[in-house]
Amino acid sequence: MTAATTPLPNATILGYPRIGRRRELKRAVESYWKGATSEAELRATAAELRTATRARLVELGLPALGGAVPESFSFYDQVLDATLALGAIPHRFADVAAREGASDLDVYFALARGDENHQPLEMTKWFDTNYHYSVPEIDERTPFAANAAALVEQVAEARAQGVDSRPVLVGPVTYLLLAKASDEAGGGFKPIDRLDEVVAVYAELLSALAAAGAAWVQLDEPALISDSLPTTRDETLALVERAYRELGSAAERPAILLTAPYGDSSRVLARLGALPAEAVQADLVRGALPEGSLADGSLARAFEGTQLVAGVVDGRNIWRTDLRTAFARVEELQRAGIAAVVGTSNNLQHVPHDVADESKLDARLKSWLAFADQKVEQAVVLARGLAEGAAAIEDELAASERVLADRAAAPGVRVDAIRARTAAVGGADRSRVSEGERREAQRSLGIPQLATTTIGSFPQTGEIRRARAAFTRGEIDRQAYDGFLREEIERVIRLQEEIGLDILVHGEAERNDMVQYFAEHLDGFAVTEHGWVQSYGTRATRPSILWGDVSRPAPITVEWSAYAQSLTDRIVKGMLTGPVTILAWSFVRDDQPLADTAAQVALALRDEIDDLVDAGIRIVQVDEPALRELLPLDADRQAAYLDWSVGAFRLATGGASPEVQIHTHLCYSEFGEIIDAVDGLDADVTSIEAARSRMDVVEPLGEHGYSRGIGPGVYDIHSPRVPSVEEQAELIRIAASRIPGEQLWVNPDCGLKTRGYEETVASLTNLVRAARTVRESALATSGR
Ligand SMILES: CN1c2c(nc(N)[nH]c2=O)NC[C@@H]1CNc1ccc(C(=O)N[C@@H](CCC(=O)N[C@@H](CCC(=O)N[C@@H](CCC(=O)O)C(=O)O)C(=O)O)C(=O)O)cc1
Ligand SMILES: N[C@@H](CCS)C(=O)O
Ligand SMILES: [Zn+2]
Repeated sequence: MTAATTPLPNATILGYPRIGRRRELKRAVESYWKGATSEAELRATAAELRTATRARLVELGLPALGGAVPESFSFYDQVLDATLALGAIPHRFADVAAREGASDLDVYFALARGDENHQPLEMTKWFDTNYHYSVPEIDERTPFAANAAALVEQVAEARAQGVDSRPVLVGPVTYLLLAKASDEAGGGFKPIDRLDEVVAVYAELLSALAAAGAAWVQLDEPALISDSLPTTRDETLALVERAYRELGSAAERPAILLTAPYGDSSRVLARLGALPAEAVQADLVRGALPEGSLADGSLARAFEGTQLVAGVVDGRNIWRTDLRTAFARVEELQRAGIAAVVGTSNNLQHVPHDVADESKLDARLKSWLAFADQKVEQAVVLARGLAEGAAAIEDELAASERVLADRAAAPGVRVDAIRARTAAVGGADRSRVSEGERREAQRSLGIPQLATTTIGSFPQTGEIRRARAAFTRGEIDRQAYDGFLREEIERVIRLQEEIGLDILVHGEAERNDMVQYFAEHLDGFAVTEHGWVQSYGTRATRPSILWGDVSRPAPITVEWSAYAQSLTDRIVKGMLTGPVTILAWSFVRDDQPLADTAAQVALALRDEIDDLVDAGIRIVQVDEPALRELLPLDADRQAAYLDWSVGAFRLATGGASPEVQIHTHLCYSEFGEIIDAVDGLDADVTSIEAARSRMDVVEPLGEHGYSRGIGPGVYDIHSPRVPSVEEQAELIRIAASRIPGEQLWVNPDCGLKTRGYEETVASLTNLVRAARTVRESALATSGR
């Protein structure tokens, strides 16, 4: 083998945001999709972004040589990149790949987005983050053939820039464990069955990278830390050992950095150290070192000849690192005789670019924050300490302590009145009267069987976003913006009446985002101007910063919901984002348990529900799409999480009187494994994503004896495709065969904000007809 003899320098990061400081990649890719720019122009923009990233990392102090600069660019998604690198194009896309003149990029985007003849690859959550990847589809016949072109091009581009970069790839075990068996797979087939073949292709990719001059390659294996995969952790470790022994023995390859981000690898770390990888990374923010392994020398023995990248800089949040504590941890490794490298806990793709871009954030708050660039600087400081001794970085260590002390003492971080209120919360605050009593009380709402409704948002048109942007820039005043929103609400109400929906919504036009909007109206939060983080593909969000004790200075949604209700005789649902989702999609303070923060948010929402009800709103939906996302990957920590998260939802909704119907909405994830928790939310009605899985989720609910209202989605809102009446009716029938009809609601999978009006109106019209068709046929069969 030709593994580099140059060790990793003593600081590195696992990856850097790739969307561009001003979301340049989004604009470039979307413009290419529209046909406004050519592939060559798109590729040129991508190359510029990569070049700027490398230059920035070198400027921030990551050494150019030694492969410290990760090459973690992606046009859309890193798992999709691996699919292309492996040539694992699902058969159903073979015609796209064979199309004359089709480029790799055409195939890539066809897999990501689908087209008129192809459903896109499914998208799902990447571990416990708010990032979504394109799920590979593998079966016995899926072709595998190394396609190193994109990786090699980037290595060459970096070398031309004078930078030795380290290509970053999802590792073979994680790739296959995150894949699903394609619809064509035989019964019992599992993608991981093809590990040996896939490892052989990785070996070819590594050989191509070595030939291109890459000294290092990074292979990410977060599967190692997860209990939410098809294999047990012991099985995953055995698979990783098998794969890396094979890769390690490859004739021509770069040195390998094997990473285990997003959780605790303490149970497996010593075994990883013994593998033929030249460096192994451990997430030491979420995880620990194996107990006693420094004192007894076992870790040092396992890591003899292997560098340990200590992930002490948190890549999941935006708080400045406690440098003194972090330094003590890496120094301890060094003292134990381990070749320690300072690293991040994970790829920095989950944090925004640079705090310096934020001109409107309060200066004091800003001094507490570290986005990607600041995290790099912090890793570099710690590395300098390792190289030159603690005294060399004493100024930085002392400054870090001052930041932490300032944060702890700042006004708003701890507010006595808020703390007194959460301290007084008792079990009764989390309980409503029995479900049966509520059902009786809610009869007055006059809700029909198979009631039709939507999940809340209507299309966020360019016009709405432009009006908001104009308001933010001060080009139109509050009165003009509010007037615009009222017109929008009225239009949406009339539209729903015309379509014939039973329970209406106001459409959420006032919301830039379902979390950020609430953060903007709650004390204890700050929002950013440019703090974009990729959510999937070209879509991003600006997670809010929850820095202090949370309270609600004034009603938030009441004006909009009450206005919508004033326009119609039908019931309008109030629409709130739940406490768990608000935390999941924000950067949350790390100085107290999430449970305590969640209770504060819950009480603010509880007050909002009170005000909505006082204003005449009779149904309130509290969305918790992220309930499953925050479920710890570590099985040992799941029960405690479910306890506080369900408790927070119940605290938010527990003050609603029996005749008020509480809905919740869940999407983006498999909820099967947390059905008890969904039941525990004690919502009267739950809408849940189900169309793409053809109502699979309803089966466990039926088996579970779920007795509440349930609205399994019958319209997949992820694509512009218009589902026919018959198609939706069929899904309603499937649901009705598993759950009693009186419990069933008819709704789309999720909100319609990313859809256009044309397909929305057509699809909802079909949805209402489908519900009618099934109602009528049920009446006919029952002879009523
Ligand atoms: C439901 N999901 C959400 C998640 N996390 C959230 N925090 N919020 C969510 O809704 N996680 C799981 C899923 C992920 N799904 C999505 C779906 C769609 C998007 C998306 O479309 N994002 C938009 C940005 C949305 C936004 O914040 N808009 C703002 C700012 C708009 C903007 O860019 N303005 C322009 C000017 C406008 C113009 O002139 O046209 C500008 O500032 O330059 C708003 O509406 O005000 C995206 O474009 O990526 C994300 C996650
Ligand atoms: N009420 C929100 C839920 C999204 S998960 C919407 O309709 O967009
Ligand atoms: Zn949803």
